[in-house]
Amino acid sequence: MAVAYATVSWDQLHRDARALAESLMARGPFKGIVAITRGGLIPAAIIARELDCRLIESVSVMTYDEEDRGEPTLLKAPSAAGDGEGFLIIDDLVDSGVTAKYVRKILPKAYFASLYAKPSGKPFTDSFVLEVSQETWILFPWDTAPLFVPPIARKTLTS
Ligand SMILES: O=P(O)(O)OC[C@H]1O[C@H](OP(=O)(O)OP(=O)(O)O)[C@H](O)[C@@H]1O
Ligand SMILES: Nc1nc2[nH]cnc2c(=O)[nH]1
Ligand SMILES: [Mg+2]
Repeated sequence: MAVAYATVSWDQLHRDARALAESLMARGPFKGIVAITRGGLIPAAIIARELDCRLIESVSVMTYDEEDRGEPTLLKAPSAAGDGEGFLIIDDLVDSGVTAKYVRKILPKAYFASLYAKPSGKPFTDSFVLEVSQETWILFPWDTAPLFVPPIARKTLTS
């Protein structure tokens, strides 16, 4: 159960994706990138730009329903990536590692990288930029919006 939130801004996400791309230079060149939808799409676009990679495939796996985790379901296979040889898989984060483990089975020869990793998911990613605790829920920029916050003085008067 998540007990803290870590908010990631667009700027931070862009910086982290660039840092990941930088570290991946030594692992390439890659034939193509497989983005794990949906969270991996924007990181994959940034990394593809940095690595000058134009072949982008996607894989869609559903592991969460409304509240609970179900069995992973493959909604779209990454057909263009074969067994993954020469390909880079990108996701925004590995949490329990269920998604990464499932995708790695489909693309056993690919290199897996994520922006963020929680301890349980760490063994399933080859590279990541930042580790956060298992109890932290990451709020990505596409999940959030700027919100009006009342001045402290006004809050104190009315509460
Ligand atoms: O390591 P895990 O416990 O599997 O969690 C990590 C996955 O969960 C999130 O995706 P989600 O399934 O919520 O779908 P989304 O990318 O479409 O938002 C995230 O984008 C990762 O893909
Ligand atoms: N946005 C978001 N989605 C997740 N899916 C699994 N873990 C997380 C998380 O920490 N943040
Ligand atoms: Mg995802």
